[in-house]
Formats: sequence, C-alpha cells, structure tokens
Amino acid sequence: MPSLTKLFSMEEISQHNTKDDCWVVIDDKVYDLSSYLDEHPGGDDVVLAATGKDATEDFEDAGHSKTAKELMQSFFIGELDTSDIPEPDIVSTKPTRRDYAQKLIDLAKQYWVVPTAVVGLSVVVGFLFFRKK
Ligand code: HEM
Repeated sequence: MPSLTKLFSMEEISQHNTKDDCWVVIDDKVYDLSSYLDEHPGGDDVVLAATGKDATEDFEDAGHSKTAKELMQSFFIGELDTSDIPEPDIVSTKPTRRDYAQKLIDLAKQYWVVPTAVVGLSVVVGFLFFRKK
C-alpha cells in the first residue's frame, strides 16, 4: 500500500530554522515545533540549534520523558527523504576467491627462484649421473 507520509529533504527542512518556523528531525521523522517553542521546558534556543541537522542525539541526550515523547507526536508533519543522502561506501573486508588467486600469483612471482633452482639442480645432477655411466 502506498505511504501517505510526506517526505522532506534535509535541504528543505533546514530552511525552517527560525522561532516562528522551526522544524526538527528526530529518528528520520520531521516535527514542526513552531507553535511549541515558547512552551518548550528546555527553552527555544536548544531546539533552534538543532534545526537543519539530525537532532536525534540531542533529543535523546536531554532524557525526554514518556510524556514528552507522546506530546511530540502532535507535531509530526512527515519523514526525512533519505533517498538523496549518499550511502556510505561499504567496503567488504572478507577476502574473495579472486583475492586468494591473486595472492597465489604474487607468491609464485616472489618465490620463482626456489622452484627454478630445484629444477636446475635436478638437471645438473641428472646430467652428471648419466655421464658417469
Ligand atoms: C520534538 C519535540 C519535543 C518535545 C515535545 C519536547 C518536550 C519536552 C518536555 C515535555 C520537556 C520537559 C522534560 C520532560 O518531560 O522530558 C523537555 C525538556 C527538554 N528538552 Fe525537549 N522536546 C522536544 C524536542 C527537543 C529537542 C529537539 C531538543 C534538543 C535539541 C530538546 C531539548 C530539551 C532539553 C535540553 C530539555 C531540558 C531537560 C532538563 O531540564 O533536564 N527538546 N522537552
């Protein structure tokens, strides 16, 4: 079923950063706190400082009560559009079969002297052995 939740980009959200027009993002949800700023027990400055960025950590750090978390639902206006936020590059540290093959080739290149010496020595010993006969 298609979601009816409105999506906002961080760029758009960050433009609502004044006392009369204040949006914050908490847990990827967008809240319009314009009408609540004057009543906010923690003051308006802390909330205004949290506009234009992810305020989840600041909100959690303030140790909001259950009542505060219920109250915030009434200011919910939509969700953060995360589609334009670049995903961090996930670099796999697990070696692949290709890595193992490359390692073998590197080792073979590095230690070519040993097998070459063994083959060379065998040829010389064989030559001397058959010449004696
Ligand atoms: C999203 C809507 C928000 C609501 C409904 C809300 C509500 C409340 C309420 C009711 C309190 C009184 C203490 C409690 O009951 O927990 C409070 C305190 C406080 N809030 Fe918020 N708040 C919101 C967002 C924020 C944000 C975004 C920040 C910080 C960036 C913040 C920072 C604080 C601080 C610092 C206190 C004071 C804590 C203390 O005195 O120990 N609040 N808030």
